[in-house]
Amino acid sequence: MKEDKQIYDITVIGGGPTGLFTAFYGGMRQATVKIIESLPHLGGQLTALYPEKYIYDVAGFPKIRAKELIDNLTEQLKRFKPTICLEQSVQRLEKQEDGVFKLETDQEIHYSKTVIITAGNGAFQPRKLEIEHAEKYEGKNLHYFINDLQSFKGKKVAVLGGGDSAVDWALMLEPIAEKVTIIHRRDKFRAHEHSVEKLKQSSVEIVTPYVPKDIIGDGEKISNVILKETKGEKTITLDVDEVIVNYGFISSLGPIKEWGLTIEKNSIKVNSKMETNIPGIYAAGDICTYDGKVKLIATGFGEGPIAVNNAKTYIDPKARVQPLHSTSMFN
Ligand SMILES: Cc1cc2nc3c(=O)[nH]c(=O)nc-3n(C[C@H](O)[C@H](O)[C@H](O)COP(=O)(O)OP(=O)(O)OC[C@H]3O[C@@H](n4cnc5c(N)ncnc54)[C@H](O)[C@@H]3O)c2cc1C
Repeated sequence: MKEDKQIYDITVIGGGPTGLFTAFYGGMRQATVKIIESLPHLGGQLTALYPEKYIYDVAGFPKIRAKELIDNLTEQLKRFKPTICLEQSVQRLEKQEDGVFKLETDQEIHYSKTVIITAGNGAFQPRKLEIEHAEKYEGKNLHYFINDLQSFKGKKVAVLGGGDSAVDWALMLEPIAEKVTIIHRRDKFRAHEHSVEKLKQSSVEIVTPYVPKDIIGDGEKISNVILKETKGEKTITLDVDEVIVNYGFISSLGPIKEWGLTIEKNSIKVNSKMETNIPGIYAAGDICTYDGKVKLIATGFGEGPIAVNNAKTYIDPKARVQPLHSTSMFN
């Protein structure tokens, strides 16, 4: 297993809005910061579940699209260049005898003086295609994420799903792929009206209401997807080069429950300093609970700095909890 021997001041588990602002704030307090996120992209619920929706209750923004808020937080974060580890889910967290925390993900070991957990509802994972043997095509021609649109050039692509991201991917691939087919179990798509309208005007083949029933392949590559009418018996055999599944995401606290933290109502209990029951581990955002807690982006943005300022005094008891104002830090 890979190991990053550098001991960071603060490791933030979860790259949602709270994690991003917490990491930025760690930079403000001159801490070395690392973010570990299980998805291949930052943004938490905002990018995974509602990137196109407008948010109306973030201070200073009368109205902002979820994905733009994440773009802004990422831009703000760049000032301090924290280490960002994507596609790694923290499985184990333990305090070593020397007081340093050891974090083990599915791929790498990390070390940190303090940890701030901003894990929302737990690690996001894509909802998988429930067809026998499908998993052996993952990383081959069955995709749950798209990193490089050009790799679909001239290919026959099947997109499974009926939400915003399925429709968006189908539209983005249309000018690149040889042919795009979108398959949804209902006649009505759950995507933005204007995107659905664009889809209907495009050359994308729409197959509804159908569900994938089986896949045919040689173990290396899926060559056909067998589609079945959702409520009927008709079947279609689709020739494919690539299959993209967009069934949304599921999240679960999973391993977090095993880290010795006090869990209440599926959340981590913290005090007014965002301290958990384990000294040196803090929690902020949707994952934490205390008397009067409300789960909003706005509250996470307040809790992150509280956690950071207290983590700073945990590392160095002479450090002030009350920070300098940002207005007096930069020109
Ligand atoms: C449809 C919808 C609309 C919403 N609208 C609003 C709104 O208008 N206003 C508002 O204030 N709030 C809204 N919310 C709630 C808001 O999205 C959440 O309060 C916010 O996302 C919480 O941010 P967070 O960073 O704490 O957690 P999240 O956004 O959940 O991010 C947590 C991240 O941590 C990662 N993670 C978890 N465990 C691990 C692990 N072990 N290892 C690595 N990574 C891990 C996850 O993959 C995830 O990316 C809405 C929510 C939904 C679903």
